[in-house]
Amino acid sequence: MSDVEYIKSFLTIYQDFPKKGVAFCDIFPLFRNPLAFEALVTHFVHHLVSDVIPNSPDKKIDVIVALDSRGFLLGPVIALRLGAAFVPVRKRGKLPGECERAAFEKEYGTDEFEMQAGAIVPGQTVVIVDDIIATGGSAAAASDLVTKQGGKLLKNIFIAEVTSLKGKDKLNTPTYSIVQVDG
Ligand SMILES: O=P(O)(O)OC[C@H]1O[C@H](OP(=O)(O)OP(=O)(O)O)[C@H](O)[C@@H]1O
Ligand SMILES: Nc1ncnc2[nH]cnc12
Repeated sequence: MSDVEYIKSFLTIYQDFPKKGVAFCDIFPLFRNPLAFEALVTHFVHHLVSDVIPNSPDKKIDVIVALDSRGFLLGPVIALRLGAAFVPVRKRGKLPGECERAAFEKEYGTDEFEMQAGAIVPGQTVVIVDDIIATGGSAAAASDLVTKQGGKLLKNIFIAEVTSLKGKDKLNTPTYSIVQVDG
């Protein structure tokens, strides 16, 4: 079994959760199994080291940005492996001090994201990580926040992509998902 098939075997689809019509992709079984979690993180790091860092201007990634809340299961672990900074994008009202803000629509609602002003130094290279890309609204808003701070966004990476929702089309930066699921 390839590592992609192995990772995919832990994802579970729940029909009509949290709303009718949504095929919800549950990532938590991956985190219950330490070998699966290790395979997941190693797969991401290998992708970044072989496909993203060689094409980065300074041959490095400065910042990993992850999205509230399931992205936080991945962002700090990947950042630590790469020796990069970790910066959170949080739902509105959770971060202290001056923040940049971006509103967005997602598969089952609307929301607002924030990032602390100055969290990214202009010119730093950035990768955004999250568990799922569905409509792409969350990742597009996070991309706006990175760009507002002067970050150079290299790639968006996800465990899984709900292909029928075409979220990648909302993003101006290359996107990688390990697994593709039908919505
Ligand atoms: O591509 P989109 O349509 O924007 O949807 C994807 C986003 O939705 C989920 O987060 P959610 O807002 O449900 O929050 P959670 O991570 O706290 O569960 C998921 O973790 C992504 O961040
Ligand atoms: N289909 C889906 N599965 C899991 N998380 C999601 N977030 C938005 N859409 C989702």
